[in-house]
Amino acid sequence: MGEETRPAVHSLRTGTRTSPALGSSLIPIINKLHDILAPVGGGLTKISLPQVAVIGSQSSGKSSVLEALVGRDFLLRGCDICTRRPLVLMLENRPETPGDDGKEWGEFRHFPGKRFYDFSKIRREIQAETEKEAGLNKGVSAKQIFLKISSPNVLNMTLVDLPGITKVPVGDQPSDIEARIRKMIMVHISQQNCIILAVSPANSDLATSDALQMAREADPTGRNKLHGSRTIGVITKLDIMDRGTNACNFLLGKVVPLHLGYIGVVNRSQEDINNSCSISDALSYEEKFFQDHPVYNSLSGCCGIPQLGRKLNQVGDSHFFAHIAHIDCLIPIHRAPWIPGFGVLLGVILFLTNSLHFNLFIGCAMADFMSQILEQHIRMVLPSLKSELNAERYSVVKELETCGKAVASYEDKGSIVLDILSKYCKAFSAKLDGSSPDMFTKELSGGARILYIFQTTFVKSLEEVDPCEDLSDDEIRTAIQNAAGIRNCIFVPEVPFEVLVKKQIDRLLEPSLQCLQYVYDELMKISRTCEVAEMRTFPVLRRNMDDIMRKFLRTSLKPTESMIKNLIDMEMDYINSSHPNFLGGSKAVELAMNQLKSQQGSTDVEKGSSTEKGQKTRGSLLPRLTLPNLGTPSVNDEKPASSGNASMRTWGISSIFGSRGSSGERLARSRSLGEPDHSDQMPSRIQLTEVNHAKRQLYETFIQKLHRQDLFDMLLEEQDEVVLKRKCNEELFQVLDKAIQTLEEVESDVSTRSSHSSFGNDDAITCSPRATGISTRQNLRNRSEVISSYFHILE
Ligand SMILES: Nc1nc2c(ncn2[C@@H]2O[C@H](COP(=O)(O)OP(=O)(O)OP(=O)(O)O)[C@@H](O)[C@H]2O)c(=O)[nH]1
Repeated sequence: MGEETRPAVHSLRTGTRTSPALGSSLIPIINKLHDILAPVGGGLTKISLPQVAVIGSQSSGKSSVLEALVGRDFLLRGCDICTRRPLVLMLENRPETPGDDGKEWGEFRHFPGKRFYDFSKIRREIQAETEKEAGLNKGVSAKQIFLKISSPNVLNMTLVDLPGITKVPVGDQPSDIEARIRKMIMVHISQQNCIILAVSPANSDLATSDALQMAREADPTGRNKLHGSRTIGVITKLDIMDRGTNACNFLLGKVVPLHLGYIGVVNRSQEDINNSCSISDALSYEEKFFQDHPVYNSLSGCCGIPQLGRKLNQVGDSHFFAHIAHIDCLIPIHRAPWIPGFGVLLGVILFLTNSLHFNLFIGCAMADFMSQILEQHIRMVLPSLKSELNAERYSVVKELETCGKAVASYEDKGSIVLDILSKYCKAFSAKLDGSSPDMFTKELSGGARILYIFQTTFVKSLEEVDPCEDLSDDEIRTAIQNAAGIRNCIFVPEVPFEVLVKKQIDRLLEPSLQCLQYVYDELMKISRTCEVAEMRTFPVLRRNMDDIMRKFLRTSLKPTESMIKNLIDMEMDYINSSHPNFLGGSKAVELAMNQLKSQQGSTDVEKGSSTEKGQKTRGSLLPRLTLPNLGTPSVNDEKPASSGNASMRTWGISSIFGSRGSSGERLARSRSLGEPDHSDQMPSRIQLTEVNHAKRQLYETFIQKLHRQDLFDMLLEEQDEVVLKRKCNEELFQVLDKAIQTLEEVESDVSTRSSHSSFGNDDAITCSPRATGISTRQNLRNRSEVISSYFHILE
């Protein structure tokens, strides 16, 4: 087979005998979109980009079919070499320009900018890339290899070569290899925009073909009892069938009927490959084979690689036409006011374009029409795609913000440290003052929580202090007797009172220190919520700040503690018995006597029972006193005779200070101790020495400890993951940015085209021809031509 026998046309290669490239003018836009979207990842694949996937069992001839379609030797095929990673092959038609000698080249996505003019090097690169990912020993990987072939001689199309379905694991293949490969294949062919080339070798049982079975799974819908709406059956190895048998019934769809039908092909055999038979020679051989074959020569419509290429072009476009345009564009076009009945005609065309026979006849006019429909679809999906890309870019920007900026110079580092420290301190103050923008709404936090500690927790803990606890009547009696010395005691003396009171004031220390501890804990908690975003990228700085903060708060804890102790000591040292609320012994007795008189009758029983309670209780020594003008009596006051501590608290020494109960009473009682309200004083001291001190001194402390040039490098050391994350996000940002720019170009391309097209523009559809002037009249003329050519075809 010599070069002179080379046929004029190669299936997907352009030439005089190829069928019109339906919609091919649009495919560069789609390929451009594909290019945009591929690096961005799987998430943004809402736009249906057309592709043709070749599936079948191992060694069924998939790569051979693809190579024949492309017209170049570059794929992994043969006895011992097989496809082990999906190969996405983007054929790009490059218009020939002056000076362009029509060279063809390949470019891998993983080698951007590097053109491979030698196709055998492309094959070697595919093999190397396969081995890199899937190892040397038959392993497979789902990671795609992207290869763009640029040529003035190919039609725009995306083809995907997939690993063959295999049943028995060999080499490094895992035991579930079949399931894995099937899954990998399904990912591609289940996409609605994917045309499936289901390859089955004629020398095996076609009825049990893996390819057809999988295609049916992914593309089950059909019409007129035929299967699949986007599956083309390809039968290879027709040349090596058993003598006396043929695949005629299959090719005619009598065994497994397919809506889009079958094409039978003859590729190069292994021997042909070994003998370096070229593809063109093989195509010539194939052509001759079918011509000379007694059965296949009458089935020329479904035999041969050129026929497959033609069908692919037609089906490819009509598939998109039917699948996309039918859904998205029929309704507006149907409304077209200027051509009565046009929508009905279009419906008929849509129906017919899904028929294999009609596909074989549609011509240039249909191609134009489909282009416009496809354009309209692209125009419709572009805005949502763009907003998706914008949203993605926004989230990348947010991610980048969490990575912080990469820093180099000392000045930069210094200002970054300063900025972080100042932001942190501002956030801390804001949390205390309640001016933080990110405050909680579900629970108290920050300064409000400290106030709660002061006003509620601390007050409650003071209330729980029983001033008479552990103070028995015997102790009081003994103290009074000791104070009288050798004399008899007639009046209640002051000295034993002071001795006893001091002991009890000491009991206020514990709740006060507890209050301080709560405030400290709260400040620590606040400090943890003040983390500024930039801190996250500098773990060393963050650790140091935490450390300093803890020490700083702890340092101020000590003086506050001793201040609290001093305050308690002061209260003990001087009992202010001239305070108006102070009830001295004589006043207490006087009040008691008055009360006794007024209650004489009614309290007989009570008194009796109290007396019965025992001579040892404090009630036996001192009358029960209340301060009726200081608020509602407590529950305890209402049950003086009940047993236990509660009843005892209303008697004895506590009665002299005023009864327990409402806070008004409590204040009166604490004041009577000579203390100008412990529950007010203590918080203000803690506020001063702990809280305000932290607000005022924190920034200065940070600056002193951390804003030092010799520390900058260490403090701003970044984690490797952060550096990597920043790098990835920066790259992704660039890609997305470029993608958005390209998309805008595509948008303007499409809108320019649609403003010139007949059906692509919604305005044109709804405007009256008279109103839209010459261009619309021109459009109408074009449309009339298109429609009359349809009628011609239909006839
Ligand atoms: N005689 C003959 N041999 C063919 C035909 N098609 C393919 N072969 C041979 O079958 C073998 C396998 O072909 P490939 O194209 O590598 O098959 P494949 O399906 O891509 O194989 P995997 O990638 O391993 O799944 C090769 O030796 C081809 O030369 C054909 O139509 N006739």
